[in-house]
Amino acid sequence: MTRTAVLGAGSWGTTFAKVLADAGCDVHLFARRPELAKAITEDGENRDYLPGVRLPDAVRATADAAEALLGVDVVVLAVPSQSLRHNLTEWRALLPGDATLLSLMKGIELGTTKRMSEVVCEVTGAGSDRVAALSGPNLAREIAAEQPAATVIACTDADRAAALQAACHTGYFRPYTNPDLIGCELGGAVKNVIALACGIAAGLGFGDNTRASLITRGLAETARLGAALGAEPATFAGLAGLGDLVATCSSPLSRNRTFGEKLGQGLSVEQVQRSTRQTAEGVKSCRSVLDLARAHGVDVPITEAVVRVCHEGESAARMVREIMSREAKPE
Ligand SMILES: NC(=O)c1ccc[n+]([C@@H]2O[C@H](COP(=O)([O-])OP(=O)(O)OC[C@H]3O[C@@H](n4cnc5c(N)ncnc54)[C@H](O)[C@@H]3O)[C@@H](O)[C@H]2O)c1
Ligand SMILES: O=P(O)(O)OC[C@H](O)CO
Repeated sequence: MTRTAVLGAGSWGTTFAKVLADAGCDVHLFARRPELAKAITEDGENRDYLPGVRLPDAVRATADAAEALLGVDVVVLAVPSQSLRHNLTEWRALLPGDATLLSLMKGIELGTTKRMSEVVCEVTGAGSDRVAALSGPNLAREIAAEQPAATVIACTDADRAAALQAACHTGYFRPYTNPDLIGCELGGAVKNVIALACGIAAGLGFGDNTRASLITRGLAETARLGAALGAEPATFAGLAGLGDLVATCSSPLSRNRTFGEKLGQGLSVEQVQRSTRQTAEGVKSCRSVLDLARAHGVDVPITEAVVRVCHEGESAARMVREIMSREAKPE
């Protein structure tokens, strides 16, 4: 039996703990707050992040990271991207020597422009073949309700990828493997930014043509950046590219899309942030994606527009006018 620790008991960490348990793994779920860990253990439910979802008995919650990590084969990281470095620094001494480190996060670190697997390697000293990322159209609420979905496990080590695939394969969750870690992580991070743009458009009252245009041109800018970073082009046509982009840009369950919708309706970033405790990664990652693109001389006009709205005080209406009045060019 695969022994796993999931570090981070938010919506996705808790949902993925359920997936692992349903696939037959032993699961320790680490929550920062002892009262939340206690409540999850006693109630078999995470009322703060996943109310109404019954967790399997094989999921045992703890607020003690050393207890969670003792003797595990797989360490799953499920905290907000911008806090990963800080969290990992606290945990690194507790990580078992050869455990596979699996990132569930979809973001790019501010300041360093590093992907999450790069941050994991840097902080833990693990070789890149020991680090994997899981990414795809995986809205936590739908997976927790056992609605069928597929995903991608990206790892340069094919044996580790296959072991992870077996560890989380259930009747409702179907993982594929892909050696392209760069493309999968980039797809997951940039789609949050494009989902913000789609939300803004929806909040302004625009319909499906606008959304489809943003999705398609958003995919084009993701693929351009991916090419500059050495990603495999086919990845962006797959689950971690187009698949996740379509799900996130279309679903009212997406925190990023919902965040953008409120901006489009006229709320400020601060007002929207006050109204939710959950992570909308694109709000911060839009800046690091833009920095990454600029460092590689890649044009990312939708990301630039989202940065202007989220961080430079531009109105949503003006953002649309600016995108539409860009110089005309071939597709
Ligand atoms: N929710 C989804 O549907 C979903 C699906 C796929 C991927 N993801 C990705 O998974 C990652 C985690 O997302 P989530 O949905 O579980 O987020 P969440 O906001 O629901 O939970 C975040 C968790 O991290 C913990 N945490 C640790 N350090 C923290 C800090 N310094 N600040 C804030 N919280 C801290 C929180 O206590 C909480 O348990 C994100 O990168 C997200 O993009 C989410
Ligand atoms: O709720 P979001 O916007 O963070 O999106 C969740 C997942 O990443 C969808 O695959």
